[in-house]
Amino acid sequence: MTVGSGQVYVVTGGCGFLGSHLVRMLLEHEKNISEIRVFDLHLDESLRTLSNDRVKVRLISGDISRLEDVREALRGSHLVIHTASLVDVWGRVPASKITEVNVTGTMNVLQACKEEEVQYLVYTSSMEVVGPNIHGDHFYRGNEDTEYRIYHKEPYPLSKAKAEKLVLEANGAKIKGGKLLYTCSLRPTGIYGEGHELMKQFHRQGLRTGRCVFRAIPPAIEHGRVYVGNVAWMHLLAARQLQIHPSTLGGQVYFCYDSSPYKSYEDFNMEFLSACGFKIIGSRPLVPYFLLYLLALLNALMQWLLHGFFTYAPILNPYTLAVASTTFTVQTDKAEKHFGYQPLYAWEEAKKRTITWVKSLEVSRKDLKDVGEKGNYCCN
Ligand SMILES: NC(=O)c1ccc[n+]([C@@H]2O[C@H](COP(=O)([O-])OP(=O)(O)OC[C@H]3O[C@@H](n4cnc5c(N)ncnc54)[C@H](O)[C@@H]3O)[C@@H](O)[C@H]2O)c1
Ligand SMILES: C[C@@H](CO)CCC[C@@H](C)[C@H]1CC[C@H]2[C@@H]3[C@H](O)C=C4C[C@@H](O)CC[C@]4(C)[C@H]3CC[C@]12C
Repeated sequence: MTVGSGQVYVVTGGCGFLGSHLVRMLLEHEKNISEIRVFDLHLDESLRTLSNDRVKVRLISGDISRLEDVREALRGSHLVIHTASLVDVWGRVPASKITEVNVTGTMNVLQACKEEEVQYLVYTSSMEVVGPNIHGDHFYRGNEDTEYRIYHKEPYPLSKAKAEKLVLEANGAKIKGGKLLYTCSLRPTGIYGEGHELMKQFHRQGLRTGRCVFRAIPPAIEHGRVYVGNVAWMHLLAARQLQIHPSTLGGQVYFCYDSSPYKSYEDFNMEFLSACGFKIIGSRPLVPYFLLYLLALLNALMQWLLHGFFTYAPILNPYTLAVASTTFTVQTDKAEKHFGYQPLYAWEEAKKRTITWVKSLEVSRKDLKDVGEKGNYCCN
């Protein structure tokens, strides 16, 4: 295999949901690279096979919270896309662990950039660094300059906000050798697409309830969603343009957006689940909000009581209920203006790809059933 003399990109968290789409996106659309280093705690060996005669995909097993691991991975590279993170709003992982990975991990990436002379860093942030806040203030078609009461209490959004601040403050810092570091931050809303773990959970849950989804959130509450392929594409463009126009992109934040429709979280999921015969029951929430809130509180209480015995972490808790019940949608063209971003996948294509993937979950479950698992499966 002959590998050219292009750039070396490091993708931290490159085996995750977004990370693995990003690695494939870079392989297909970024002609200027000769090596992609996929740095992750848990390696997905199938990515290795993506190497071709132009680009080598190198899997590096490491822990972002260990500076030495990060330094080694960055040595001799040109640019880092830092997506590695613990994504947990359910209390599955202790808060200290979330901080260690998301904040200390990001500090390590910055430190390693400085010591290993890596000039460019694109950070994957989250809409959660802005909101929704726990006061239930709606963020309706907002942009990067919209005023909003930002209030962080939960470990995950708190950690993402701290990490983003560090990343932005580091823009323009001197690195070893005297050159400057340039950083920018991308803030996806709720990402969906092939491989989305939460969608798998909703699909499994729907099978248990006879393909019925019981409406819990008012349909008027809009939740911003963005297709994973477009988020990956935006990262690729930001990485490319950060090197060409560092003074434009450096120190900036960009919401990730595309043409996915504004809908409630549940109605949006139904865009895919209905292709597998799922039905949403109720045009309004079946359970009054206060009951849902009590249930969420009960779940939190159970989590606290069972702590030490096992991790009780259901999807519904007071925080996830607040996020799902508060409108958060973005409407902006900052990324288009600053680095020419336009979605690579139209909504119809993103929907088609996601449906194909959701249907493939049915096939794999049917295989399981054939070897003895209970269930009732059909798909149109
Ligand atoms: N999923 C969403 O809806 C969403 C929305 C907005 C922002 N984000 C952000 O996008 C990024 C990717 O999220 P995702 O949904 O692909 O999550 P994911 O969990 O699928 O991917 C994260 C990856 O980070 C890796 N990782 C975790 N701890 C690590 C450590 N100590 N060292 C090295 N690697 C480690 C994991 O193994 C995983 O492969 C995250 O930064 C997340 O905050 C996600
Ligand atoms: C009340 C339930 C009835 O069906 C629905 C609960 C749905 C919630 C579990 C999810 C609603 C919104 C999601 C979050 C959002 O899409 C954005 C996120 C940002 C990202 O950085 C991490 C994931 C998440 C917090 C995502 C998590 C799941 C929801 C709260």
